[in-house]
Amino acid sequence: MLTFAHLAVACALSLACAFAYYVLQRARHELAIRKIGGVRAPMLAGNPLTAVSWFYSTARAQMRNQLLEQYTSFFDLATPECPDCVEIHFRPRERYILTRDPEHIKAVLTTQFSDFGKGARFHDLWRPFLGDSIFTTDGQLWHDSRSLIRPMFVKDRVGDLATFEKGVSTLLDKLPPSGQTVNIMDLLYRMTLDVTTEFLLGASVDSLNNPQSEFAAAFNDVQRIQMMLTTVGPFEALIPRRRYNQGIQVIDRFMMPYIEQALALPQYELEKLSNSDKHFTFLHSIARHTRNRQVLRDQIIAVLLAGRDTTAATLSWALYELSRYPAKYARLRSEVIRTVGCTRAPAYADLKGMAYLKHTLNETLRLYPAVPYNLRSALEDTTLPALTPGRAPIAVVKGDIIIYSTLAMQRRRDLYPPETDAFEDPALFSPERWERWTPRPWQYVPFNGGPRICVGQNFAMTEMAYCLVRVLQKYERIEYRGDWSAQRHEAEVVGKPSQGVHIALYEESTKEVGNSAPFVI
Ligand code: HEM
Repeated sequence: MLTFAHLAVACALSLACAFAYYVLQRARHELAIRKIGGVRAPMLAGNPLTAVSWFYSTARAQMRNQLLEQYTSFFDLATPECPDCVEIHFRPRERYILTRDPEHIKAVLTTQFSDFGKGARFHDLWRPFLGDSIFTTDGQLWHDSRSLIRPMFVKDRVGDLATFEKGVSTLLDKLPPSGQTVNIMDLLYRMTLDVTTEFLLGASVDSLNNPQSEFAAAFNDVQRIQMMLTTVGPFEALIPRRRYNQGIQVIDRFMMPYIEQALALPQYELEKLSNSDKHFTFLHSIARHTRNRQVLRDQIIAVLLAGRDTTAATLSWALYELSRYPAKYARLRSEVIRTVGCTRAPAYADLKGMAYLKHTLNETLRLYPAVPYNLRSALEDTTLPALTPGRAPIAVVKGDIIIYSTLAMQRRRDLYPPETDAFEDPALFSPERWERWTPRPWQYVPFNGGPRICVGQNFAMTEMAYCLVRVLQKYERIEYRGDWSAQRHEAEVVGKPSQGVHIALYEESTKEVGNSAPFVI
């Protein structure tokens, strides 16, 4: 008969076995570190018990939109020898290395590119949403995706601005009369969804005209839950997935008819279309090279994810900052009017020729890089560079996760020159600083760098410039109508203003309404 004593012994034995397993695995990891010949980064937590409290406080900080403060506070516990990199050792073979150092980011993204990748865990976690696409794969699979996608991002394709004009003119139609408050972030998210689906599929979701779009709601849901699954790390199994799975089904139902249409075209039709600017889409471009429905679906969703929120969030931050500084808005507007007047649609060369416009976007991406936190998995035993001369490098064992934050790095005061009249406090929005300053290599990487640099960089800069020009042509002034002190940086996959961007835009010769005091985040 099974007695309490038997159960107690069984429990004790299981615990002892688990403990022995933990010790053994941990010893293997320590041995690997020693074999590599490097050192550990300063440790925030060295076992599951202490690590749990870090995961908990980080999840809480994320829910309160205080992730940057939390991430920055990690380095208060670093050491002078290794000031911008720390680590958390959770399960015996599960180690997270957190960094905000440009040399580390450079190593991970370029000089030691083949040592790091998205890794099997990221791939498995994101697979239901993004399949085996450019975003989730490494090695040959990634390389093939990149080759498939790149031709649609050459200058001649991006220089065709008709898709941007269609999206932006619908956005302008949706803006309320001069002087009335609008949450422009909401409209920008819908506009970039419409522009990106038009570019990818040749058919816009038309969410600006149809705010209740089932596809848009599903895409938002899936993205939100995906980010949650990623941030909770080892606890992802605890997150319910019903809405996530339903959302993916809605997305697939929307996409499949377009994919079938493209696949119904014979090869010679696709080749003929490829010579036309107007009707040739991203979907056609990849259908020329593969008839595999799953590949087409995965790549399209990946580019939609990459291209939609990033540009919408950056434009939202740009207008948020411009609403804080009326003189900068006026300066940008005078450049726009000087170049294209009040009504002419800008050409590609006009957009590239406006220096203050470029500085405005660069400055926005400096303070708010759209992908604020990112990660890579070590695919081999390797190292990260030492952060002080004469020190050993940081040993990285195959499977360790490197979390790097371009947001935290680009907010590091010590990476900037001292404040002068020409170079304002780096915490402030100042497009002017770009007139006489160029960031050092790897200290400004909103689009990442190396072989996996954002393939849509030129598309994004062109779309954002086009949108700003059209808005500034029409509106003489901008006024912030939100609560400055409530605004936070909300980090999902993409970092966006937590409160939206409530503003009023004024056409020429309308009267001003009162404003509240600016607040710097
Ligand atoms: C402000 C706008 C944008 C920013 C700041 C941005 C930033 C980034 C970053 C940081 C990555 C690297 C992600 C990683 O490797 O983990 C990336 C990759 C990528 N981006 Fe962008 N992006 C923007 C807009 C776009 C647009 C508009 C598109 C396409 C329409 C696009 C397509 C891609 C693709 C396909 C990748 C994957 C590249 C690869 O892994 O080889 N992005 N982007």
